[in-house]
Amino acid sequence: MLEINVKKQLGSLALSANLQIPSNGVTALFGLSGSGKSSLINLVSGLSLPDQGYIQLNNRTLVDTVRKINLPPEQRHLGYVFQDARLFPHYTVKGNLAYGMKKVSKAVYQEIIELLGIEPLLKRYPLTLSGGEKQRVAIGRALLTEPELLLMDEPLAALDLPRKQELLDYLDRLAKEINIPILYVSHSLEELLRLAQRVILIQQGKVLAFDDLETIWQSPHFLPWKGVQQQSAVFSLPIEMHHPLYQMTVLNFAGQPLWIHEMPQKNAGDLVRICIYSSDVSIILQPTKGSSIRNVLACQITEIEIQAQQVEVRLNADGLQFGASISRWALAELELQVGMWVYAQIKSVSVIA
Ligand SMILES: Nc1ncnc2c1ncn2[C@@H]1O[C@H](COP(=O)(O)OP(=O)(O)OP(=O)(O)O)[C@@H](O)[C@H]1O
Repeated sequence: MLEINVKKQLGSLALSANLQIPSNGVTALFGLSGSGKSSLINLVSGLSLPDQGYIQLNNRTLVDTVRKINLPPEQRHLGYVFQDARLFPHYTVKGNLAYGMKKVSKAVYQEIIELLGIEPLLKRYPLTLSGGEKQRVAIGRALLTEPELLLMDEPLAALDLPRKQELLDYLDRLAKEINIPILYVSHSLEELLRLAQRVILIQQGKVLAFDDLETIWQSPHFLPWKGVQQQSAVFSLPIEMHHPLYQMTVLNFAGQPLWIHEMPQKNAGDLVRICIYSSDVSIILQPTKGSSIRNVLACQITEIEIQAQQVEVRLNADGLQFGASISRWALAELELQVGMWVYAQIKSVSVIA
């Protein structure tokens, strides 16, 4: 558990946070530029000192202004990956990895090298590496210090789009396979969706919300980030089974089947994160025969919001909430009302990971 209870004045920005973050998975610090994300992470790393408060990692005090404790960064057992890789130019990749490395077993070393795909780079110097390769080395170096927590401050921000995608794949694998919690600063929705289990939404130095990504995604605080035309719901759903003939996989959507393209690399019970856009959902009163749409879910209308261009209908299928964007004409013709049971036809499901 990472416990943060701090206050710090930064120019005109009053930063304050009171958070208990579980010691597993990826927790994203998300917010607009200048909202205080890096400043908060710098308090955790020890690069700056709170005016007031304390930070504890797994019951170890990193800083406490009352008890006058302030561990220097190197004693905090943290790995830090910045936007730029900050490798030593005069050391090879192997030399860079060795810097600050704990006596990790050969097996752990090999696992990290393989996970990040840096074996072929070991003899090269940073100058000869691409931005994405440098970042992979920087992440490897941080992991080899055997940190209790990995801090990543927009590790993809300095990369071009293809490199970003490439590194995102590595980070995704890393987040699933290593057992080190990650505090990840970002303002990219894509990175959030791919990597984060939970999100700290920060605005003007204050924590606006902190919850699972799926919950934050649905919260009103998050609406501005998604845009009116892009309303969507995110779910992590368990795999029920693969359909061998049609190369489809069925997920358990609160007891109802939800079909996606086949994910043979995953097993029954594994979670798959998906996104359903309201614009891909239509409403029918009875399940129809003779439709090519496979995903038809029974659900109840919980809210009808008439917007300028469309009507957003909120639906609930045994606790799982999502939306359908329909026209005013359809609303009138189907005589939809809050509380009615209907069927949601889902034209397409975006599979994230
Ligand atoms: N030492 C400082 N003195 C005065 N103001 C500071 C100091 N450090 C940060 N700030 C200000 O605090 C605000 C938050 O900065 P911070 O870098 O934490 O934001 P951020 O959310 O990480 O932004 P970005 O996404 O652009 O990196 C900014 O307005 C910044 O100028």
